[in-house]
Amino acid sequence: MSVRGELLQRFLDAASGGDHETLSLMLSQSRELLDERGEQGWTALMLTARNGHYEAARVLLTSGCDTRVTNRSGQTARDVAVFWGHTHIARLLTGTDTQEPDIHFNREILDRMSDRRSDGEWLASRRASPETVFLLFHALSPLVRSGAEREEQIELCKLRSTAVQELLTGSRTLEVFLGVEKQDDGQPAWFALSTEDDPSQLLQDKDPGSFFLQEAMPGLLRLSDDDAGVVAQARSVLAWHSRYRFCPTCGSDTKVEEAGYKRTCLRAGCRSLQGVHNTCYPRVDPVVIMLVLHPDGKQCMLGRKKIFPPGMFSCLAGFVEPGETLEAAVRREVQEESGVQVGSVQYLSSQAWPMPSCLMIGCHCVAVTTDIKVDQNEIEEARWFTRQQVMDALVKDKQAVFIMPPRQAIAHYLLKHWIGCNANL
Ligand SMILES: NC(=O)C1=CN([C@@H]2O[C@H](COP(=O)(O)OP(=O)(O)OC[C@H]3O[C@@H](n4cnc5c(N)ncnc54)[C@H](O)[C@@H]3O)[C@@H](O)[C@H]2O)C=CC1
Ligand SMILES: [Mg+2]
Ligand SMILES: [Mg+2]
Ligand SMILES: [Mg+2]
Ligand SMILES: [Zn+2]
Repeated sequence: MSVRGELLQRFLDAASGGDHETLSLMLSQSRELLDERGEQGWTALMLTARNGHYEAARVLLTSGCDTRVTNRSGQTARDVAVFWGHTHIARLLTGTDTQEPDIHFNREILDRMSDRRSDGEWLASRRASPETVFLLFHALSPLVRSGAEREEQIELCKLRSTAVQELLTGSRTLEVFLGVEKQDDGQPAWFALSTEDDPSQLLQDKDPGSFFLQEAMPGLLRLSDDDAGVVAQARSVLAWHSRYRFCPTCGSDTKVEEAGYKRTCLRAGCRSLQGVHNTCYPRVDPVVIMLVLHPDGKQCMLGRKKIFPPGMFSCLAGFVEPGETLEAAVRREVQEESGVQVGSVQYLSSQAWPMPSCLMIGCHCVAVTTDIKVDQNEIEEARWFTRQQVMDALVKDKQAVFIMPPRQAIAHYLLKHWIGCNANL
């Protein structure tokens, strides 16, 4: 074995054994060991996660190791920690105290403070504060600029009150209070402003280099996880305003209340003014999205819509209908789209999907029949894929027979979770 190979082996052994002092010492001399894989394709972090060595994992993390690296089975160190039941390490690797996966659009950096929505005085003081952040939207698209860190990334333009003065007083602006920052002691408030005015005029001096994002998909997938979470909230509420301008009960004009979270009918005597009416509040459409597992436990079914990029297969999905449980919606949609009958259904995790305002409810379910007959109106093709084929797609192997949905979609997480559950460790 080369000297370098031996050094790496000593480093990986220290990780396996939880020897955090040796890890620290070795890193101070050769930092490049940090994310290196051994012969089995595992990094030091994965080994600490496998064996539940908290302190050793912390040393690697504080040294800046990359938590996104995957082994040959497409698992990150966090997946390994979850599989072996080391939840304290899984939590450390997620960087949060919650156990939910950190999926795109789901991160909440703001405390929504719904109790302040009807406090006009407090809102006015926040609006005037120099710390306050304003996000600009036009036709549901946020004002963004190219990201500082990576070229493909974009970031939201966070404007200050001086930059949006004329918009704040203009009658063609809609304002939504989003919340206050959780992490910052000063708790700066954030507002979304939607303007109907021509963006080219507005952009001239606001923020050089900024532009309104052209297409929500895939544009919004290029935001950082922090920005995406804020956009999920802002865009869904603004989309509701743009579609529910008039009272859904009687068609009269409405006025905006509760800092953008309510629209109240202006016609005295309208039925929507009595009791609680859900038409007055922002709407959310529940959608079930499911990975259908073969009765043999070794394959899963994925489908293709015509609009997907060539080669991409993803989980089946469909809107929950009125008067239906999630389990019934999963069984019905799978049956409609693929002809396959489903038995047990297990809920895993959800994702906000602001196009315009869906809540994706992610499930695994087990098929009791296997013959596929697709609904050609919705699905072009559906197939059973083996675990190896999913792993190849996950690590973008040359032999991969299909392309995974993007990592920002909950479909990606549902597939990854299945691989994690069946780890060949
Ligand atoms: N984040 C993710 O990984 C994914 C997100 N999605 C989202 O889930 C949504 C639903 O999935 P689909 O397979 O299209 O649903 P689907 O299988 O129920 O079929 C869509 C059709 O259902 C009808 N429909 C019933 N209720 C509706 C409602 N409340 N709003 C709009 N149309 C309704 C319409 O005719 C529509 O064309 C998609 O529009 C997409 O935005 C879909 C797949 C992956
Ligand atoms: Mg569908
Ligand atoms: Mg359907
Ligand atoms: Mg449907
Ligand atoms: Zn009305």
